[in-house]
Amino acid sequence: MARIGVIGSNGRMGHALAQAIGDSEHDDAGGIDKDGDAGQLAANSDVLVDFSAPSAIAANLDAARSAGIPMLVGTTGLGPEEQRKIDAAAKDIPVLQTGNTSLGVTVLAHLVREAASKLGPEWDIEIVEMHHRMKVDAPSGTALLLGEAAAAGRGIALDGNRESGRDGHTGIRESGAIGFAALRGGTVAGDHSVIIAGEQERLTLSHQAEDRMIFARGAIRAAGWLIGREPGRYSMNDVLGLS
Ligand SMILES: NC(=O)C1=CN([C@@H]2O[C@H](COP(=O)(O)OP(=O)(O)OC[C@H]3O[C@@H](n4cnc5c(N)ncnc54)[C@H](OP(=O)(O)O)[C@@H]3O)[C@@H](O)[C@H]2O)C=CC1
Ligand SMILES: O=C(O)C1=N[C@H](C(=O)O)C[C@H](O)C1
Repeated sequence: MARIGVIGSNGRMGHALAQAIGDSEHDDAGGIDKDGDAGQLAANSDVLVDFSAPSAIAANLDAARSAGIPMLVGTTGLGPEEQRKIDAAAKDIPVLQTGNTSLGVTVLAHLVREAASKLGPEWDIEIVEMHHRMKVDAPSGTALLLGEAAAAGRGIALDGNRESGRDGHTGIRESGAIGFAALRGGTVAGDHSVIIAGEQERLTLSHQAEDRMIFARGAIRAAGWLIGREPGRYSMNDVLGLS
């Protein structure tokens, strides 16, 4: 039984997390939003779960570090600076950062990696995602996670092999690129498809989130798992025992 502190507690995910904690063996240590005191929350928690905004990450990691407790970063839209901050914090505390805490997407990423490794670079990989109209970042954290999985399967880095937001006279498709397209509308919790298109055939691997409770349940499971781990950077694969 652990006390779980939530950052971004009044948001869509914050409400789902409160419900998931209530349904779990764990205790709700309370939560904060934009003007909240992360240090105070950390002092009363055994683990922090952050689903807020990229600008909040540095201060929240500092709070977790000072309290000596683990932190799960579910916030997406992170840039290289936030990733460096996570790497630095992970030297002192366990940190799990992921664009998607659901079981289904974690398994999907494995399938994508496997498919990309079996099908050569002459197969074009395109990642299409759709989310609700309130989402502020694109491509989604999940799309990027799936892109990383595809790139790993191909033995290349995603950086430098990524194509997003085509518009106008784009020229032909860059060979070997991994493409991204982001759709926004309505209340869609999160749809992702990875399309691998070859000569006269096409493979599509997809996941549909029917409710954001799937992310909340995965996050609470991962938060409990993080307690007592060695300092380091972890992923949902570690939680689920996938390699
Ligand atoms: N990894 C995963 O599986 C998932 C990740 N996400 C990601 O989680 C994040 C939140 O999503 P969602 O709940 O839909 O967004 P919302 O906009 O509904 O909620 C964000 C919450 O964070 C708060 N917040 C903003 N800035 C700060 C800050 N500096 N410090 C503390 N709290 C802050 C907001 O408070 P205020 O109102 O005061 O601004 C708000 O309550 C997004 O990045 C989203 O992409 C979402 C679903 C699943
Ligand atoms: O903002 C959301 O809602 C979601 N964000 C995550 C992402 O960026 O992939 C996860 C999920 O798809 C919902």
